[in-house]
Amino acid sequence: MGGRHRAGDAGAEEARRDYQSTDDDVIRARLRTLGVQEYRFIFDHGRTMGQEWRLYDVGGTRSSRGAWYPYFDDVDAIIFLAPISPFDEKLAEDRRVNRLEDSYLLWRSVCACKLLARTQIILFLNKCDLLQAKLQRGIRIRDSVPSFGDRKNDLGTATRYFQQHFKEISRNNSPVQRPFYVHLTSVIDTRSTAVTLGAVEESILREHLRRADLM
Ligand SMILES: Nc1nc2c(ncn2[C@@H]2O[C@H](COP(=O)(O)OP(=O)(O)OP(=O)(O)O)[C@@H](O)[C@H]2O)c(=O)[nH]1
Ligand SMILES: [Mg+2]
Repeated sequence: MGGRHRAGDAGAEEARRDYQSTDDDVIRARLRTLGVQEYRFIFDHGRTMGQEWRLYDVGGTRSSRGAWYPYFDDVDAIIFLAPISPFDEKLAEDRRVNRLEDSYLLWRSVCACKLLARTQIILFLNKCDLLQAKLQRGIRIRDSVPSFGDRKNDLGTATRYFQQHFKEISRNNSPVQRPFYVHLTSVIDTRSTAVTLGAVEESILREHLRRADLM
C-alpha cells in the first residue's frame, strides 16, 4: 500500500513544481483525505531529532473508516480530530445525522476499541476559529444541541461543554481507564498548531519511553 501512495505523491510533486504555493495555500486547499496517507518525517530539532516518525492520515468519512483497523495494531498514539464547528450541520454522507453527534459516536467506538485499549488517544477539538465565527454570527448552539440549554453561547462555554462530553464518553467506554488528552485547535493557525504538536510529540515520546522501560 505504501508503494502505491508514494507513486501518487510523486504525481502531486510533479504538479507542484511549476507552481510555488505558500504553506497557507496548502493548508487551506480543500482536499478531502482519500484513503490512507502515510507521511514519514524526521524532526531537525527537539528531543527526537534524527528519529523517524510515521504518521498515517486516515479519512474520516463513513466509507473510509473500515480502512482504519489494520493501522490500529501497532501504533503509539492516535490523534483524533473532532471538528466542533459543525454542531448545526448534517453529514454529507447521511443528511439525517448531525455531524457533532457523528463525532461523538465515532469517538466512542475508538475509545471502546479493544485493540487500542493501551494506546494513547489525543483529542483535538478542531475548527475552534469556525466555531467562534458561528457564535459571533448569532447561531445558537441549543437550537441544534438541546442539552446545551441556557448556557452562555460563547466560545469558552461551548468548548468546555463539548470537551466534557468527549471526556465522559472516554471514561464510560474505554476498556481500561486512560488519561484524557485534549487540545483546542484551529489547525489552519500554523503557529499555535506547532505549539500543540510540540506538546503532543513530548507526550507520545514520554509514553513510548515509559513503555520501553517496562519491557
Ligand atoms: N478554518 C479552519 N479550517 C480548517 C480547520 N481544520 C481543517 N480546516 C479546513 O477544512 C477543510 C476540510 O478539511 P477537514 O475538515 O480536515 O476534512 P478532511 O481531512 O478532508 O476530512 P476527513 O479526513 O475525511 O475527515 C480543509 O479546507 C481544511 O483546510 C480549522 O481548524 N479551521
Ligand atoms: Mg483529513
